[in-house]
Amino acid sequence: MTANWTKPRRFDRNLIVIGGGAAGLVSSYIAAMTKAKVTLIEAERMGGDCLNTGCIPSKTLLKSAKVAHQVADAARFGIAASVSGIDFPMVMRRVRDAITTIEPNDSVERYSGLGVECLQGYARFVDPWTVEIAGNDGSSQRLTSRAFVIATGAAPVVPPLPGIESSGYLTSETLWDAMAQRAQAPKKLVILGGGPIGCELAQAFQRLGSDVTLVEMAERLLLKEDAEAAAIIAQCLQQDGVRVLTGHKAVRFDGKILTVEKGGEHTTLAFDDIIIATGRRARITGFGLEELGLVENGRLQVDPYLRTRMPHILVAGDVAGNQQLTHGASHEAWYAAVNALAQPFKRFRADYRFLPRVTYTDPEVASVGLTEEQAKEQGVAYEVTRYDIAHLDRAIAEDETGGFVKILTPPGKDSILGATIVAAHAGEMIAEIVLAMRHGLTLGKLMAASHSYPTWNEANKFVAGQYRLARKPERLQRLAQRWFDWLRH
Ligand SMILES: Cc1cc2nc3c(=O)[nH]c(=O)nc-3n(C[C@H](O)[C@H](O)[C@H](O)COP(=O)(O)OP(=O)(O)OC[C@H]3O[C@@H](n4cnc5c(N)ncnc54)[C@H](O)[C@@H]3O)c2cc1C
Ligand SMILES: NC(=O)c1ccc[n+]([C@@H]2O[C@H](COP(=O)([O-])OP(=O)(O)OC[C@H]3O[C@@H](n4cnc5c(N)ncnc54)[C@H](O)[C@@H]3O)[C@@H](O)[C@H]2O)c1
Repeated sequence: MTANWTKPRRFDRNLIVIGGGAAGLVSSYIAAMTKAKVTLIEAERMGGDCLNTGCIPSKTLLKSAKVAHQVADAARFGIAASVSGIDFPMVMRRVRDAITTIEPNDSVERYSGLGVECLQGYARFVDPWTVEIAGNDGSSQRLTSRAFVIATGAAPVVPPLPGIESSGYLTSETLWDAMAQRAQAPKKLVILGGGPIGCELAQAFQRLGSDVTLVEMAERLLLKEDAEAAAIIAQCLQQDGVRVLTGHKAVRFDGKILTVEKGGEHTTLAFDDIIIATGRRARITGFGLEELGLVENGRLQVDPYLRTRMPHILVAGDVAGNQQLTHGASHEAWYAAVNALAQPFKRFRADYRFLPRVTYTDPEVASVGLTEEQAKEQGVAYEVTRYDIAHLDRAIAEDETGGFVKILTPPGKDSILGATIVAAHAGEMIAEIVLAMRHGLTLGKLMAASHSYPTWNEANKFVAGQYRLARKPERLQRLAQRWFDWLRH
């Protein structure tokens, strides 16, 4: 594929990483640790989406929203309190402060100290081994490298609906700066898209005083998660006051009115603000990949080792399009960096089997491995064991009893194919299941480990107990009963 270009005889770098988000930071760190000469190029803010416009701002906003909800709900806990007002600018300052506090971890200073050369500018391939960097200070330079990791992330998808451009829509990239200017949360807020972004933001803004309508064209929310989990989230959002419109397709905008359609029936939704959360698309255009022939039908062609059709150019993170999670980006970064530096001697196939997913609504939805829907789609035979959080002592004490732990096992075996947890702290609880799956620990082994009482993680032990209970050795029990009966006579 590279025959049309002349390969340099010497290279300036062993590795050049494009993009300073989770994937790029981890890739360049790994390269520096191996003592490779590595340059990281970031066009905008170090830390990328997660730090600046994704995980950190959204989780900080959700915390303020949860506090507001708990105060409003305090009477249930015997506490007389009420929300007398929400200082929205202060809420948004917390968001800014959280970013500022975490920022040094992802900074040029820290990575330079670790041995990574950090350049601030926009990178563009001019041939398969050379990038041109248009510096943020107006400078320009070219660097050659033996290998590259593309870690340019993803950008929000905005559906081409009539009138959308004059609707003043926001996305996960623009909403933080816009909200930082506001005295209050938007009065009437429409959120388009019921994935993790849509659900988290719907709950956050509703609890912070907005009147939220969540529009999802599919028949349910959180399509990648267990259907029962998604139904609980829809119910919780509705209890918070969110109007949840599933099966509704956005049709057009007329100024600040969105028309949605379901089964031929049209509904109009007036809004002050609308957030578009209809997915995120890999950032692969405008920096030379098309010219190198690496993009086919609008997609980067990537093999299981995260190599593009030019094997010295690899990808990691949201741009790879396998999943769009920060820990997924770091996970892929390891494979991309190691495969880039170790070629032609060694290569590792990226393994996604044990990558957890968490949606940070209240309650949280956490999963790893297969959901029931995925097992059916893939034709994988499975049995389900379910434990209801309503029976967990800690959940009862804290009055947060909504949810379940669901484990999928192969027929006749207690190894774990997948798990979904819906609970207040599901994101923490799933870690134990990830560890068990990663190291081949069975439900029997999970049950044999002591769990402190009363903790949320006990639910993992109890689901293992449910599995055992449903398969109790009845013949042996009957024999034992006869033996004990005989002993008493
Ligand atoms: C609202 C929201 C909430 C989220 N919450 C979570 C969560 O709770 N947990 C979770 O795991 N994930 C969450 N995510 C997803 C997570 O943020 C992403 O999966 C992760 O940040 C991807 O990292 P990345 O390194 O692949 O890309 P990015 O972080 O997007 O980094 C790519 C970087 O490349 C730079 N770049 C692009 N092109 C060039 C170029 N040509 N030259 C130089 N630089 C360039 C960009 O400026 C950017 O900084 C959330 C996302 C959003 C939007
Ligand atoms: N907690 C987390 O880990 C977290 C949080 C937020 C985002 N993320 C990541 O970011 C990615 C993007 O999130 P997302 O929620 O934007 O995407 P998504 O693809 O998960 O969900 C988008 C939803 O929008 C719906 N949709 C698309 N077009 C529509 C239209 N015209 N009208 C109505 N509905 C429409 C889709 O059916 C889908 O359900 C996710 O895949 C996720 O990995 C993760």
